[in-house]
Amino acid sequence: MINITQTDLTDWLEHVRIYANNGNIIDYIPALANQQPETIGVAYYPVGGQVISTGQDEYMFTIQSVSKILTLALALIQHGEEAVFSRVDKEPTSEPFHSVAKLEVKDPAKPFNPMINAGALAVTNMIKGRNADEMVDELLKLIRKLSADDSISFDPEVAQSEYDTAYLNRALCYFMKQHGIVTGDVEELLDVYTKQCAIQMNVKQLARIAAVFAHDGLDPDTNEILIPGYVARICKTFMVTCGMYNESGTFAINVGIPAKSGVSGAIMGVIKRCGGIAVFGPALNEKGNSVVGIKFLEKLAEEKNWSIF
Ligand SMILES: NC(=O)CC[C@H](N)C(=O)O
Repeated sequence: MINITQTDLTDWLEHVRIYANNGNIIDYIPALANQQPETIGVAYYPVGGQVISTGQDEYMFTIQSVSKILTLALALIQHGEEAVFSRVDKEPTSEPFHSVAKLEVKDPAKPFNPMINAGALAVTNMIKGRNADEMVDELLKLIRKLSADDSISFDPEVAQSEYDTAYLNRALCYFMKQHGIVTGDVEELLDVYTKQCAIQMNVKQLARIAAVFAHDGLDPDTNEILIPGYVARICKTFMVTCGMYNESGTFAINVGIPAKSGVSGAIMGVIKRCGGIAVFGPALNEKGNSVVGIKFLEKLAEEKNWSIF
């Protein structure tokens, strides 16, 4: 077990603040281009304890690819393992998250894993609902349960901005539709996907979601089952193998915490049986991961001598 204190969080965030401007703010989603690199914050939600946080801990960011873990959990809950993995595989790729290249490599168009965009789109396509609004509602229902916060929603401006410019994700969908991996209306799928990526929260809310995974799917306060244990386990395994895109191997060696990042600059990390951690810092390295986020988690792992390995 590790014990993380308020002083730890404050010291470590100050230690990594010098990296806040090392990296680039994403601009392929126009509405995110004006995120400020100095907006950094962190929160830790211990299982059975009180959340602690420091920095810009009220700042609402969009979770972007962190949502891929949550749609995966929902699809597994709704359809089970066999159905989900008939549409998406379980293997890491060495390609960037938006790559098209691997779709032509094996089973026609079956994405390698649910953490790259192609795989995430295939998973989102499975969410139950008669239309996009119902599908988004299903996801929000789950996220509100995990965060214990009914106010969680998406930022319509960021969603629209991504929807208007999602040429690559459109291409991935049409490619997969040709091969029967994606079904139905592609525009509707992009509508759901861009809204899921635009779901907004602060680090404290994200840390609470991570704490559910740390507690094997149970509510960290009440022990109620929020996600079946086997679903939580699958999600955490993907965090280790693919959660930091094509930097997952390096991150596993340097940090050793199952984690999922998003191009807004968010990272959620799962410290088994102990708690959930969320870091935000919008400047990204060339793989699309938050520089401050990685530096912070490296510091945590080093200071607490922590690795799941
Ligand atoms: N890596 C990410 O966070 C990517 C999410 C983003 N919405 C996209 O599809 O491009």
